[in-house]
Amino acid sequence: MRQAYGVAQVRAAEQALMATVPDGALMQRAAAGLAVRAAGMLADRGVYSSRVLLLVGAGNNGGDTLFAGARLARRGARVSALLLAGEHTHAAGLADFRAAGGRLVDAVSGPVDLVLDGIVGIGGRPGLRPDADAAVRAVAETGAPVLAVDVPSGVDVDTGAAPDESVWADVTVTFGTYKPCLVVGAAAPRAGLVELVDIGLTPYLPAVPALSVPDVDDVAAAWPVPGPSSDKYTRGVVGVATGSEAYSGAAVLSVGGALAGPAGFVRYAGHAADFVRRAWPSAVIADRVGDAGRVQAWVVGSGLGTDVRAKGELRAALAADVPVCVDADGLTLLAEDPVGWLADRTAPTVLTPHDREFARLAGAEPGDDRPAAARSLAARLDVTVLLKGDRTVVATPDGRCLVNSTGTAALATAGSGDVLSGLLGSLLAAGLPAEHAAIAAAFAHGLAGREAATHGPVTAMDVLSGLRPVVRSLTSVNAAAHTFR
Ligand SMILES: NC(=O)C1=CN([C@@H]2O[C@H](COP(=O)(O)OP(=O)(O)OC[C@H]3O[C@@H](n4cnc5c(N)ncnc54)[C@H](OP(=O)(O)O)[C@@H]3O)[C@@H](O)[C@H]2O)[C@@H](O)CC1
Ligand SMILES: [K+]
Repeated sequence: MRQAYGVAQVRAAEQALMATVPDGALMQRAAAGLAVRAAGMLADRGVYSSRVLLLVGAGNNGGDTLFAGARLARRGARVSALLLAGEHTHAAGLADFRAAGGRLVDAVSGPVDLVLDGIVGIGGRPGLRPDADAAVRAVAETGAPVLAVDVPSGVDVDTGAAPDESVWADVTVTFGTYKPCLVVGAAAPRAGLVELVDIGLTPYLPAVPALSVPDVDDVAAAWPVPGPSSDKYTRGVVGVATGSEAYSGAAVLSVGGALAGPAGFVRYAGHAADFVRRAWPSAVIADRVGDAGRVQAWVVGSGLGTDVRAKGELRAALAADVPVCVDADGLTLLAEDPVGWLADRTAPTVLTPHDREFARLAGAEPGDDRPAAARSLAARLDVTVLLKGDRTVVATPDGRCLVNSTGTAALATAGSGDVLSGLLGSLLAAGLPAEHAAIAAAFAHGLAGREAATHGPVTAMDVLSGLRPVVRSLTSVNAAAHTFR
């Protein structure tokens, strides 16, 4: 599990840590780790005589960069620095850089083997000043790889928003802990490959991070697997109320998603019964939610329509005292009066909106701070929100927030969300807590999308086909030592 902490949390932890170590020690730890990673990026051609350019801003981020540049210069690299803050440059860092033979330059010029972006770190405001922006653009023209120091300069560290004036990095070397901008929002892809340098901060960080990013071991450890005493009922029964005469595909896809999950039994209720029966003979069919029999979780909404019958089905699913995942048309119906619709719920509810569905529910699109938007809706409606995106965010009513790291543009295809909600319902029926079911479903769905994309353009049926091998590999990972936190 990777955990990301916001600027205020990092600052507080740094203060506490700094009180225990000599002045400048943390910056030396940061610079040492940074220089090692930079040297690694130069490994193919060798550090000796490589051409390294530092972009150096006014604060300690620039200080880290100058000290690391000095270390590279002492290993024989030809290091030059473009100082963007003149006399406000970190004095000790600059002195060390010069003593190591570093050169100052007043413009970016190639050829360059590696660029270190030390313009701003966690003290930066979003965006770049014109001179810094011009330097970053000139660097892009050289084609040299960019290593961002702590964070890509110009991004909004706490929200992951990324103005056009911010750095695209190939690698980000971050200190002490991950920051939200490295794992969520438009900033995350700008960070490239993220490497964490330990500077001793962990014991001083608070228990609850801003964001958690489960990895494959976390998801594998949480994924329910049947044991010797399991039967189709004890594995969980999931009810799927999706599709309609007009949208039969949604039913086929969501039932397929449910069957790929850990539940042992899938009940389908709705008007796409013939299609579901043909595609999935093992699903047990009913006409309506009320006739379907007992389930441990419901999935309701995709392709259901928004007519009177659909409303009745949504009402019946929400009236069941079991976890319910509401998607697509179900969200449109809910948006008429979300608080009213959900007023009598006591079991967990999971909503899985994309941005436009989110806007209907919340009154506005999520905006740049997606974790905050998801948290706010989750708290207001007392539900778990899975906000779809390149980095899907799962927020709980008590303010915790998980981010999925496996998303891929290949999933932006019609019907892919139906597969996701079916799978999510299956995980709920198997007994996973709502947020774990949501993040595990997003994780596996993302991997399935990636798997499907290796064969060419992706349809939702391909995502569904990709799920089986993904679940097989997840359930064969020996992850006993890892659990969700
Ligand atoms: N604390 C520690 O223990 C450790 C900290 N470490 C390192 O310190 C970093 C934080 O350093 P920091 O606090 O000095 O802030 P930093 O990010 O360098 O930038 C602030 C300066 O930039 C300027 N500026 C602001 N926005 C701007 C913009 N958009 N475009 C251009 N300039 C802009 C702003 O100037 P102002 O506008 O306020 O005059 C201000 O002077 C952290 O990320 C990590 O790398 C590590 O060494 C480990 C130990
Ligand atoms: K930076």
